[in-house]
Amino acid sequence: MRRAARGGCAAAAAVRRGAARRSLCGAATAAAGPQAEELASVAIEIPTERVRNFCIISHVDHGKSTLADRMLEMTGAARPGEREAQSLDSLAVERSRGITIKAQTVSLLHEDEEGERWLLNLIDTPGHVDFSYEVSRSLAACQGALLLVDSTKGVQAQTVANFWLAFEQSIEIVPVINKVDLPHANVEGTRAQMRAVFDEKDALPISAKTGQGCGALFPALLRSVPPPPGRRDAPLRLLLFDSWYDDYRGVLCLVQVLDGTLALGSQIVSAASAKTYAVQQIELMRPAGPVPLPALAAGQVACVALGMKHIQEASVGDTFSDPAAPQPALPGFQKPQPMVFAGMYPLEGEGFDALQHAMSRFLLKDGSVTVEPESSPTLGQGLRCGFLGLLHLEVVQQRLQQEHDMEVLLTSPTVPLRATLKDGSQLEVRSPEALAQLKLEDALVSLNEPLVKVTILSPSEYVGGLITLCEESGGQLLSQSFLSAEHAMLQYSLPLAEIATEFHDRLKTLSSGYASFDYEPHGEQPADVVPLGLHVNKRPVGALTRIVRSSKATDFGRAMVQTLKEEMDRTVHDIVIQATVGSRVVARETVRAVRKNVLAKCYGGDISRKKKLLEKQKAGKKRASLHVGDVAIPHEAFVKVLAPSSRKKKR
Ligand SMILES: Nc1nc2c(ncn2[C@@H]2O[C@H](COP(=O)(O)OP(=O)(O)OP(=O)(O)O)[C@@H](O)[C@H]2O)c(=O)[nH]1
Repeated sequence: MRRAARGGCAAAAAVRRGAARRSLCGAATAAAGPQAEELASVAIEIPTERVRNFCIISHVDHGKSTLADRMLEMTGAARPGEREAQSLDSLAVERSRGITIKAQTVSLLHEDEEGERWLLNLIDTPGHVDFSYEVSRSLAACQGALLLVDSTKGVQAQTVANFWLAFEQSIEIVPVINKVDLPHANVEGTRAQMRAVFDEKDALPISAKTGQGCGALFPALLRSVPPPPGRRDAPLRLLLFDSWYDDYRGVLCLVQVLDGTLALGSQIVSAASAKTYAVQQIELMRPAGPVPLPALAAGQVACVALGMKHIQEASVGDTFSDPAAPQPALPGFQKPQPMVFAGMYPLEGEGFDALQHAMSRFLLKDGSVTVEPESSPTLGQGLRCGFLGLLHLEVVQQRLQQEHDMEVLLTSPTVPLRATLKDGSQLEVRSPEALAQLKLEDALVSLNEPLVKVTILSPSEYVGGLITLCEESGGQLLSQSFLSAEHAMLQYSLPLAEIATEFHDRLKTLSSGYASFDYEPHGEQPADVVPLGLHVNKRPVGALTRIVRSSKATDFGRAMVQTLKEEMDRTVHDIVIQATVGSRVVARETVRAVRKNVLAKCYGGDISRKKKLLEKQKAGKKRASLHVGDVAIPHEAFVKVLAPSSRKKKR
């Protein structure tokens, strides 16, 4: 199964939060923007045959959110000119980074040329591989997908990955070529690639930005995508496909009625927990605010409030039904598994309690982060957190800062290793310190690391360099093919740990930014890795230990001691920095002692001026730092040593 198809986590979306807040303030339908009252009155009357549930899938940055906004505007859900910030990208971090993380849903009322009204539920999906579980979950509630390809970039790795996700779920695909307004658009080349890879022939050329060609989208959508299969006269069945915690209203659930009709005030029972809930609110999602409904019919999608106290009660993939006619559970979604782990510690001034508090609030919104306590002699008490990937890790760090005012230090990311011990037991090794301890105790029989199947799409001219990169990263070639004379596809089996460091940056550099990649789990292999430790004046700095391939330990060690040397303040004594594997020193640097004579300029005998200068020098040394014995390591030094190059840029 693809990694993306695992699904399942708590969600937070500011469109929905904003909407919730507005409804709390009593503004309800009137404030829910243009068309809201009309939508509220006609939604239940629209027959299932005139409901369409669809999403937009594409590679990152190919224009999903821009197209979603264009469709909102075309159906009157948003007014023209309200599009400076994309309506569906609503987390602060999404806006600041220009990426979509949480899938969003919006209900649109569309009138066709014959004056027939249609209810369209549009689900905007993220493009980045770390968040592809959101894509698969969105697909579960859809019968159709607009497959969007940027005509200046052509088919990319996540176009292929998302196509297969949709194809495997029997979703009807409507192929669309975007950005045709750009002078370097290659519409025919892109069309040829889509034909070669997906056998999709009639892609619609559009510009989501200017609106060119977009008029053809709705007719194509209504024609190609089937209505949802549910029956209104069948016993009630609901699929919960997303949930999130609203600061003001508690847990909210995004549901699709599979069969029957859901009425406000009725009772429903969860197949997962057998708990019964009263339906307190049913709302259609709109960018300007929610539209309250008295009932929701088969095929329709809406947000419901069930009075749940904890996000854990809203188990994504759960089936709800009428307690008088309980229905069996549908196959649910599996929980997304963390792909990388890192230690999280409070920065200067912030205590562990503040970190714990911020994290517990954050977890209400993003249940895909796993958390367990850990402590480090240098950094004190902290948390070991599991993330879906490196971008997810960065996003969590950024959201903690933006939404909870919490600055954190993250230690080197580590992939989970499966250890078999001499006592016959097995355990998952999630930190360099844990591996170092097992090695020290000589407790290991074997150690396995996760592999991924990487799909790379690239202009043919860069293929040679990319093959070298994959081979240097310990990859095994699985397949190589050409989508056209200029466009190649490579598939490699690679250790996940390679992806978690600098693979992405090197891939982008080697291909001048043109290659793209996607990955999915691909079994495991014996791991030839070691914990690379760092010592300052012979004292271990546990927080800087990282797990590296044995063959790369010396190179990594040299880079680490060099970086630390450059970042350390010089003191009156020499500081010896060593990188070690077990008891073997693989790299060493010395920060030479210096005594800066701040009094040199103080000729004359002004003793108070001398004192002032000495105090100033002392204060300067007190910049935020961590202490190893009597040596202070500045925070910036920690951050630089820990950050792999891949964590500095947007992927
Ligand atoms: N010229 C032009 N630019 C476009 C068009 N569609 C989108 N863009 C631009 O392409 C960039 C990416 O667009 P988004 O809509 O954010 O792409 P996305 O696919 O939602 O991105 P992710 O959510 O990160 O996957 C933005 O700068 C858009 O303004 C188009 O039709 N023409």
